[in-house]
Formats: sequence, C-alpha cells, structure tokens
Amino acid sequence: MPSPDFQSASPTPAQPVAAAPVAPVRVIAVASGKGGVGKTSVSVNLAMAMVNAGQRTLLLDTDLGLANVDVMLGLSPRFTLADVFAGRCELRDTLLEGPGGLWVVPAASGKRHMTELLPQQHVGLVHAFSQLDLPIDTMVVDNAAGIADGVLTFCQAAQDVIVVVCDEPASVTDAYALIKVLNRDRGVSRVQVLANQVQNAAEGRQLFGKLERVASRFLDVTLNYLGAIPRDEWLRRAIQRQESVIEAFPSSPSAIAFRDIARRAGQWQSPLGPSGHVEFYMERLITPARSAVA
Ligand SMILES: Nc1ncnc2c1ncn2[C@@H]1O[C@H](COP(=O)(O)OP(=O)(O)OP(=O)(O)O)[C@@H](O)[C@H]1O
Repeated sequence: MPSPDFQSASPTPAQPVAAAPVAPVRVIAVASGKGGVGKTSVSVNLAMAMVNAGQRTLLLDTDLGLANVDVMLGLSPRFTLADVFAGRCELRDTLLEGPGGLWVVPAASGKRHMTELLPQQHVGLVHAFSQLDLPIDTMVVDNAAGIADGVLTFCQAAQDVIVVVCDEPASVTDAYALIKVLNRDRGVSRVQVLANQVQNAAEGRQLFGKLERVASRFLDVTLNYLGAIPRDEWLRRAIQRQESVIEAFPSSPSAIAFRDIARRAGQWQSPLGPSGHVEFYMERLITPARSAVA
C-alpha cells in the first residue's frame, strides 16, 4: 500500500525552484468519462497553447493506471507520481521541463496499485502542490477515464472542468454520468464542454445540445460550450512524432482550434476566493483577497 502521507516522502536533494509566488493559479481539469476520446491530446495541446500564449503552465498527469502525457511529449521521467506515493521522492523531484518551458508532472503506467489509492491520498496530492513553489499561472490536470474517486477529487479541486466528448453514444452517456456525479456528489456547478474529433462545427454544437438538454432537465449545473477540435490527421502525425500539434504543425486545423480554446479559457472569470472544498493552490486564492482589504 502506498504511503498515504505525501509530506513523509523520503528527503532527496532539493531542485532549484523560484521563490513562492502569490498570484492565484488557474487550474483546469480535463476529463471525459469514457476513455479514448482524446483527453490527453486535449490536455497536452491546451497546455502547449497556453505556454505559447505566454502563460507559465504546469501539466499534471493523474492517470495513475495508464499515464501517457510524458510519452506524448517524448519525455523520459526519472521519477513519477508512483515514486512519490511509494515514498521514494518528493513531488518536486518528478518535475520535468518540457517543450517551450512547459512543466510536467508525470504519472506512472502499468502500476496497478496506483489506481487503488485511498481518497485521502488523492486529497494529499492536491495539497502537495502548494509546497512546490513553482512560478506558474496555469495548471492543466489530465485525468483518467471513468468516474473513480481520484477523477472526482481532481475535478472538484480545479477551478474549471473541461469535459471532452466525441460523436459516439457511449461518449455522450459517460460524459453525462461524469457531470452528474460531479454535480450531485462534489458540488461542481459549472462545466465546460469540448467536442473532439468533429467532422464540422455543426457536429460539435449538436453534441453539446444533446448533453445540455439532459443536464438542464435533471441537474443543477451550467454547461458552457467551449468549442470543437476537428478530427485532424496532423494531430495523429504529431502524436507519432511525440510532439504537440501546436509545436509540430502550428498551422494545422487542430492547432488553430487549440489556440482558440486556450484564448477563450484565458477569459474565464477567476474565482473570487476559495470554494471551501479541497482545492489546488487554495492559499493563493486567499492571499490576494487579504492584501486587497489591507
Ligand atoms: N482531434 C483529433 N483528431 C484525430 N485524432 C485524434 C484527435 N483526438 C484524439 N485523436 C486520436 O485518438 C487517440 C486517443 O487520444 P487520447 O490518448 O488523447 O485519448 P484519451 O481520452 O486520453 O485516452 P485514454 O482514456 O486511454 O487516456 C489518439 O492517439 C489519436 O490518435
């Protein structure tokens, strides 16, 4: 059983990190319910588009069973989250510097026990980020498929959740199941819907319409349509090259769409303060509020 306590991880040489910043960190969780719809592609390319837009960005892979952010970016992790949970290193030791200065925290693939973490270990991971002292503006969290406790905790702990759907009946029903449990069990009241692998713009809107009709009937949640990423052969080629499509083929249709999504995500209203639940970088939401009234 992995250690439930992040802070008790064995000491390793500290890596140089900058002084603690106080600005709030925008945390965006990417999830889908169904697997294989393109969550990791969205997380990697959204994060890269944010880096290109000048945002200091950290990409966290929480798919502890089938991690692949590092593979998609051609990175070779020395330590992963599995090592942190096993007490072999601290969270900061897993940090990798990716293309363009993108920070990456990789997960571990094929470690079966990593999918069996306790709820308090998921919460421990969320809190451990506050100790990183990494100068970032944005964090993108790539989640596992399904609606397991870890997915729900990481989505709840983010300020915004992007649910990725594609034009398959199971994708829409699983996305609805995820939104339902996030709303009813975790109090998530706003979800961004991103249609992936669409043939045209109308297909994306139709997918959103299907989800919105059921959600508005049965749930107390606001769904926003974030837009669509086209099915794009250039994206597949970029994956083969272990690069983001943003870097490999910047003028491809999917790269253009990702830049547009990143621009729109940058316009979302920031939270006015902590939500009162488990939350990434909670203290950075509190600090500016304090100084504002000082
Ligand atoms: N917009 C797109 N255009 C073309 N192909 C795509 C697109 N998005 C994803 N794919 C294809 O779908 C495959 C699965 O994508 P990805 O690994 O991002 O999905 P996932 O939801 O993260 O999967 P898992 O649930 O297994 O982690 C990719 O390898 C890629 O070939």
